[in-house]
Amino acid sequence: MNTPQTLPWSLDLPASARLTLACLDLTSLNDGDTEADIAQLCQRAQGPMGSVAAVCVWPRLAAFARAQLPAHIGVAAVANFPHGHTDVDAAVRDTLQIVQAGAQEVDVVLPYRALMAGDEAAVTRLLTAVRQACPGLVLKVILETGELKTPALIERACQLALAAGADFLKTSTGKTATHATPEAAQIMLNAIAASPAARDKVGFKPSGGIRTVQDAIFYEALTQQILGAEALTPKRFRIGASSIFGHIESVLNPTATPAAVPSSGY
Ligand SMILES: O=C[C@H](O)COP(=O)(O)O
Repeated sequence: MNTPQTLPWSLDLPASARLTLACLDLTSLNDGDTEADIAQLCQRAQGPMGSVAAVCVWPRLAAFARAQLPAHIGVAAVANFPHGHTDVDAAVRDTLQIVQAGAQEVDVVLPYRALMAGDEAAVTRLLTAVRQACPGLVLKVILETGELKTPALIERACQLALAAGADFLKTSTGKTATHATPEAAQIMLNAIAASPAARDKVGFKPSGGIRTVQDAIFYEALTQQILGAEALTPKRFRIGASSIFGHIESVLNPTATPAAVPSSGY
């Protein structure tokens, strides 16, 4: 992966590791996840190196995660995940379960196949219903950019998500062949910057396949370049990752025994 060449970005690995940790949505979305797995995730989320921004789990484990964490660490849970179907009732059921769990954030998959088929109304219907079902929670819309493939479709997905009230645009579920890419990130960040209503408010969450601090640095640099340095806070920038924690730890505490970090299994 290439770091943007024009940036005055110093490659200070420990500083970037600390920023990445503070902006991390520490994720576990394995089908077989148990309370024991999530207890371990929540331990890691509040370790001696510092706290992550949020943990990201299945709706069925959101209440358990909330009970394991101090208030300053958010709980995010996924809706309409990972398939991105157009079933509004099912997506709203997921969302209400997340709200009732006391979670702070909903990561919903945009119905990307409907968008590819030209059915923008179905996309808007689902996203609007989910937005209405979780007032006051942070709403991240997952575009699944690796499936959308063309710049025009990715840009349109951004516009529909922003119009429906997204607080963050998120690249990927981590469950398809193509994860976050530099090209998709650039389109998404430009879409946020191009919208007067979004440019100082909406955040960006690259996710899927981000495994090292160097991977994260690329997205941090690109976000700084397009949205400005003020966007590099957990309010406007997250990294979604299931397996980066061990690398952050090895940068910040090189003498520690590496923790066994479960991957998403994909
Ligand atoms: O939402 C975040 C992704 O599911 C994490 O993907 P990953 O397992 O490739 O890190």
